[in-house]
Amino acid sequence: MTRHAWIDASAGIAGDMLLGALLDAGASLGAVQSAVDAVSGGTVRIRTREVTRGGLRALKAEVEPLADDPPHRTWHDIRGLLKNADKATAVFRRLAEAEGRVHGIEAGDVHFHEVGALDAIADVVGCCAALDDLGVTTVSAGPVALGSGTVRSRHGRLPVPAPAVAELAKGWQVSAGGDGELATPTGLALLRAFARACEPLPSMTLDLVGVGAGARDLAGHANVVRVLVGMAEGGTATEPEKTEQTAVLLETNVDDLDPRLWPGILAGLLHRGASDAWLVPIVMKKGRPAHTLSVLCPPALADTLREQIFRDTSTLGIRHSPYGKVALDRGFADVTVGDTRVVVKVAHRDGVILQVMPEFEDVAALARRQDRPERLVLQDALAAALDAGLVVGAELAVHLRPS
Ligand SMILES: O=C([S-])c1cc(C(=O)S)c[n+]([C@@H]2O[C@H](COP(=O)(O)O)[C@@H](O)[C@H]2O)c1
Ligand code: NI
Repeated sequence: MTRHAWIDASAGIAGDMLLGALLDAGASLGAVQSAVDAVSGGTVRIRTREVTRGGLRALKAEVEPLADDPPHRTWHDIRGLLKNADKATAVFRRLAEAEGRVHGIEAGDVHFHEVGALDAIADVVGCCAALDDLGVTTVSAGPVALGSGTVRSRHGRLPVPAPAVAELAKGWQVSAGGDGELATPTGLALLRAFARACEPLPSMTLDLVGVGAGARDLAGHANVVRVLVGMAEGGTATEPEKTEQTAVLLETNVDDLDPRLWPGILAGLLHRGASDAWLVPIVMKKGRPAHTLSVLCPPALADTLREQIFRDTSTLGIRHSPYGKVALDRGFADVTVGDTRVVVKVAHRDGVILQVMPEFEDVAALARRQDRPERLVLQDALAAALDAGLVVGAELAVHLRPS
């Protein structure tokens, strides 16, 4: 049984529309604001107001800047701001990759204009936090209306669907659905990063409905995104939150690749959102030493990662199988070692801490700076976590940033 959210983007989708719908469905504005503050340093305030769109009541989410903000950011800048916000990073990675393909540059060099502004970061981080707050573990969505005509942007006048939208929509069922820009790059990136499949409303016990407003009140249709949340596969919304997820395992046997390429291939797959990627040495037909490459990923990423494996290895075919996956809830806290901040990942279930692990990159960086062995810095970081109340078996009393 999973707590499922189904997104109705039949009138289009934008970041603020989805955020409005999730808040309207009952996500806590406080939880959303805290998550956004953690990334933006308190430079924006999220407000909501009720409006009507095509005669329907809807919630409009608005992001109010509280400080001057440089309008342009690269994907590298944004990744730095997002730090450990995994879901939000996955959304921006999609945006960067789509922009990179559209403009013929590396994703890391993509210079965001509108989408790099703090309000887009707030929309993305806010939507991730809202889904967490609603206890949603799986998401799917229906076909998306993209619009038609042209739209003004910093690139000048763009055809609709905008190039980045068209790129992000690959593999999804779409239609024009009306005049003007109905789906934005940020909206599409959110939908594609969250949703496991394009499907009609799945069978579920419906619990919450949220309606998020777009900026304009359009003639002909209500400019809204709807989110329907419930327990999928016949469950009821009063059951305790579960953490069962669906995952896809991609596998292939390779016997003819220069072995020096494997570390980069594994790193690239993880960078693009694989939950895990590993190699197992095998002996293949004709006694050939070879490797099985295994990649575990959310269903929504399977196509992209499969393409990457075809691109980066010499394989001729890739197996895939659906897997159930039960993951512990997790979040991040900061501890101080000496005068340095170290991020600690905390896994928990039913309010009890089950795992506490300092992020090894932080530990290794500190060890280099202090010229001390990593194992001793790791001990210090674990001791600092203990001091901060992050104790395995103890009740979770510390506020964690969402993963
Ligand atoms: O910011 C960039 S680079 C950008 C690229 C494109 C391309 O399709 S390429 C389009 N746009 C337009 O910006 C606005 C805002 O988009 P959000 O996702 O931030 O809501 C929208 O009209 C896009 O079509 C921006
Ligand atoms: Ni662009």
